[in-house]
Amino acid sequence: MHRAETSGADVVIVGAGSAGGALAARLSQDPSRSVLLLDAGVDFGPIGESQPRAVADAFDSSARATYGWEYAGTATALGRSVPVHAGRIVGGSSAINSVMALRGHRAVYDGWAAAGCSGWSFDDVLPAFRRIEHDQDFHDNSHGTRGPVPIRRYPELSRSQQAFLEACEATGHAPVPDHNAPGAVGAGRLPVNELDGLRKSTALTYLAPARDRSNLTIRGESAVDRILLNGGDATGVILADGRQITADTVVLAAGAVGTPAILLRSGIGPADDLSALSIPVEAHLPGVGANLHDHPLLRVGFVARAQPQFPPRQTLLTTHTLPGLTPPDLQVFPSGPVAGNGAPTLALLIALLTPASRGALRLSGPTPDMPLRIEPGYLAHPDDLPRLVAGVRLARTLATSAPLAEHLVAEDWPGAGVTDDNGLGGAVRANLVPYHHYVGTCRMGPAHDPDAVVDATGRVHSTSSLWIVDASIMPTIPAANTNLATLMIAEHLARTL
Ligand SMILES: Cc1cc2nc3c(=O)[nH]c(=O)nc-3n(C[C@H](O)[C@H](O)[C@H](O)COP(=O)(O)OP(=O)(O)OC[C@H]3O[C@@H](n4cnc5c(N)ncnc54)[C@H](O)[C@@H]3O)c2cc1C
Repeated sequence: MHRAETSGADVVIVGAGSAGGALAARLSQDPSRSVLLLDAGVDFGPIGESQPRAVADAFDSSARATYGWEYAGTATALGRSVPVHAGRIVGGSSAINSVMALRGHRAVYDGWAAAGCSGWSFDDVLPAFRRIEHDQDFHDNSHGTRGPVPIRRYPELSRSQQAFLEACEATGHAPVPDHNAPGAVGAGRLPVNELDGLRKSTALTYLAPARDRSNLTIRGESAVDRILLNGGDATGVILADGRQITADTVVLAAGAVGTPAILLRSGIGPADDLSALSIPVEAHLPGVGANLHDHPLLRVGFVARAQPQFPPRQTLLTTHTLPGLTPPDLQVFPSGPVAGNGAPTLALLIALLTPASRGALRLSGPTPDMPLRIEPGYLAHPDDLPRLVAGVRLARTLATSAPLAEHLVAEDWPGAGVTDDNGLGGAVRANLVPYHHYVGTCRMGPAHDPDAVVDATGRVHSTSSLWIVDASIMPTIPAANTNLATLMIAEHLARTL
């Protein structure tokens, strides 16, 4: 039996990823407040040189295996298992991700507010988006210039990326000077949080300058099993090795997979599921683990005339499968060169930005060593497949339009012979992959909403002293990659916590 360690911290934050790292840095700006930041993964310190090469290098994707959680999911509608990547390292998924830095369309956040999350409309959260960034290209009222995360667009595009933008324009898509301008839809340069080849994770941006503060302690290799609860009051956490750490306030920032798993092991979740695993029920919250979603991703591959030039991702198109839809529901971007592939290849990647499908996360047993049951839900809803098929057709239209067509020799996937809805649908099912933008498993909403897990301040319903600040609280997925939206959540809630 382990004795309780009194942390002396006012706040213990579980998870030093995108949200947890940003939140710890913001809360510890107040010298009267002490913060303990725990993470299951390794802490490689504050500077790029101290990180392993795969983590520091913004274009190396191997860190997702080396410094990841190695979860697997079962995508029932696809009839197969899929990898579920998430960072297990101080910096979290921001330390292994692909540095695409997009806010998403304003309609998503306005939708959150309309669904009862008061204070989360786009105009409400714009100041939090601005506090994140040091935008190197735009210095107007909708951008930040003093935040910790550098954001830029490549000034010089490679020939095939430039040709992609011109093909978009030639086929009627509006040019977009800035994808992070409120309401932007169309084709333009991709904003990235990469500088000098470094992946600008929260470890290198938010946490690096905060580490010397005497009121902030960062502890890696400290996996949390569950929350210490006294009635509905959170009084600390219990680590996987049995140690107990007490604190006045507990904030879960373990991500859309880690956070619901901790809640469920703590007895907070759907009562029937918990009882079936002999976990005593502390609070019946059916929404814990439900509403899991991600953007499904597809790669339409082309043999190119010449090897595309580095960096691999430079431009982006957002668009609608039906006129007038807001937010946009498709993202298309060229990507290449592809590592390890000898032949010149350019892929057009397609993501469905507003999936209707939902999955769920459940425990297989009460302890942290037991695997999670993750069903990401891809194509569970009938609306999603036809929109991805439309995405493949759009990629073909772009690839056969001048001047992009001059850079490509032939389509190598799914192959120009596959043209009807059935053939394309089958190809999509067989080749769809996760984008790893998991959200929604502890979704925000008012107390009268039976599936809401936290209120608009991030407080877990039916509890006190327990908060969630990470991608799990998003009610719906932003129509964009999710790192900036997750940082926004941390910036927004840091003001009220
Ligand atoms: C491979 C990959 C590529 C991506 N590419 C992009 C991109 O290009 N652009 C973009 O915008 N988004 C991208 N994303 C998504 C984005 O990075 C995430 O949405 C975002 O980082 C989520 O932040 P978070 O704070 O919710 O969780 P995370 O950043 O994952 O942080 C959770 C932290 O909690 C820790 N943790 C979990 N469980 C426990 C536990 N029991 N005890 C202690 N610690 C625990 C983890 O180790 C981790 O450090 C990508 C994600 C992945 C995985």
